Amino acid sequence: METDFLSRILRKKQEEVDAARKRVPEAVLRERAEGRKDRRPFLERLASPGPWGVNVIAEIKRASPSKGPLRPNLDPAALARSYQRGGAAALSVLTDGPHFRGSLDDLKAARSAVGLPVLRKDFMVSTYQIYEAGAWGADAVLLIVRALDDGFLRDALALCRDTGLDALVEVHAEDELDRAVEAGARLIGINNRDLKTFETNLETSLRLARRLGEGRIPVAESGIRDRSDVERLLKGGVRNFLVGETLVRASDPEACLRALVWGRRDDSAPSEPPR
Ligand SMILES: O=P(O)(O)OC[C@@H](O)[C@@H](O)c1c[nH]c2ccccc12
Repeated sequence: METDFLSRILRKKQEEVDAARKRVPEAVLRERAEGRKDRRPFLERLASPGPWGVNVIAEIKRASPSKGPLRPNLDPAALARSYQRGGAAALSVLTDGPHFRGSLDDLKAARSAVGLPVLRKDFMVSTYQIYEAGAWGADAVLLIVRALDDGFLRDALALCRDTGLDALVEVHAEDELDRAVEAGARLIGINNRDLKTFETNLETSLRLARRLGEGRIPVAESGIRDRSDVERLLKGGVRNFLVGETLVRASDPEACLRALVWGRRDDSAPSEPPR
């Protein structure tokens, strides 16, 4: 039972991919993905703590399966600009339609509006989606360990390398973390959300981050509500944070982000630090 929700999504995703293949062949996407010259460094950005010691990957998410719609009339370009002004290190854009009401058009609109690197957040089950991500302008993709077997995880990571995409490899438990590391993942997303109960617990990030070896970069994902959550995770050595709902629901996402990144809402400090 435990992977029920996820396996339902994955089945649907496979159907979606099969249908998409009929419209646009994989070879066309591959050529487009491999021909890109506008890549923005995602992993590299997160590998250094940045000017404030906190990197936030700010997420654009219209709805979630557990909460329903999160922000009426969400405008991905406008929200991306607010995130950039608020000091985001990168963007994450949900492109899953059936459960999150997102699309590749959202990704394209958000990325065109800013200069930040962009993660395609979706349920990747096929090489097709990786080429598709590249073709639509993503700089990185999410790979969920629980959703993939070791063979595909390795293949997907190799394909990302060849295509010039970074990979955020998501785990929720020790065995998944070990599999991610074994497959060669560098950027490890630690999801605080339990997909069985939808509950979040920051302890998951703290616990799994301690297990990471040299050269692996942790990203705490989900359930980060305020600056005190950020500070708690910073004490555990985590400097990268993927934040969705808190920002998407905020009446002023820019100020909300600034408060997460450097503890104050006002803009008396420049949102772009001097370099
Ligand atoms: O909205 P939150 O609790 O800040 O979470 C953001 C992000 O971590 C979450 O959207 C997420 C993490 N892993 C995923 C996999 C698929 C879809 C969504 C997700």
